[in-house]
Amino acid sequence: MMPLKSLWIGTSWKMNKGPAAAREAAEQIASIAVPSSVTPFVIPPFTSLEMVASRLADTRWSVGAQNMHWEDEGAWTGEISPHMVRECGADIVELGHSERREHFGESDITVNLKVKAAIRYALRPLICIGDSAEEYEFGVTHETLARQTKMALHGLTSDQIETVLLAYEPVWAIGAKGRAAEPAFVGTAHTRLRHVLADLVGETTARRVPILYGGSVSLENAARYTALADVDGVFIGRSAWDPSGLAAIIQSVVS
Ligand SMILES: O=C(CO)[C@H](O)COP(=O)(O)O
Repeated sequence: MMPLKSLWIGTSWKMNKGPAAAREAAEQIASIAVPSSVTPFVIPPFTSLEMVASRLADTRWSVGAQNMHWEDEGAWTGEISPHMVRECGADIVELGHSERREHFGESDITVNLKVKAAIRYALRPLICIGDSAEEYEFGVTHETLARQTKMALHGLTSDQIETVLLAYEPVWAIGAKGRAAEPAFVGTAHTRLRHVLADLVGETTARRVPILYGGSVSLENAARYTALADVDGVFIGRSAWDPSGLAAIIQSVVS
């Protein structure tokens, strides 16, 4: 029998689940039976990060922060440093989500600064990239994804790039008003992204960088994405906020 493909499966709770709800969810997550081919992760909001990381510390779950600043410390009111993220027990940091790019001025340049800071602190950057509805309509999805990827990884060595997770999340596919992307379209986008990575670090290293898909992933469509050659996992929002939904999606992609 062919070994099962290795997959990263995880969710960001976005601005949901304060400490009480997060404690309950972390308990449920700890009891999910995760197949060995799956690397699971959860990304709570900051106020629940330390508690969730501590509850899941002796499990196979990775825990991430949804953002951070690139400086080590200083006069940056309202910001969270890489050291603080690390101190809370996180091992992943999500960077460049389209909601942060759209509403909070995140740019390709600040994403690059944050990726470098994450690597300094041995945090695994989960770099979100995605085309807007206009870019999709005008047929420049690939150009956008290539630019965002190259700028996020600018100045990094091959060894550093190997530690990164990339997530392709079309902006037009995200959230309640989003429409899930066609698997064939996602497959092409991921293969082209793999070529972008190969141009930067060569084919062997490019193969080692997991490229996840996100945007209206659900129990109905998750396995259609993970079956694609260059899709190494899914990054889920709404359908996985309830841990039972997350557990069901994990089972659906391995059965
Ligand atoms: O970041 C996402 C996954 O956590 C993404 O924005 C997708 O959200 P969804 O459309 O609610 O799955």
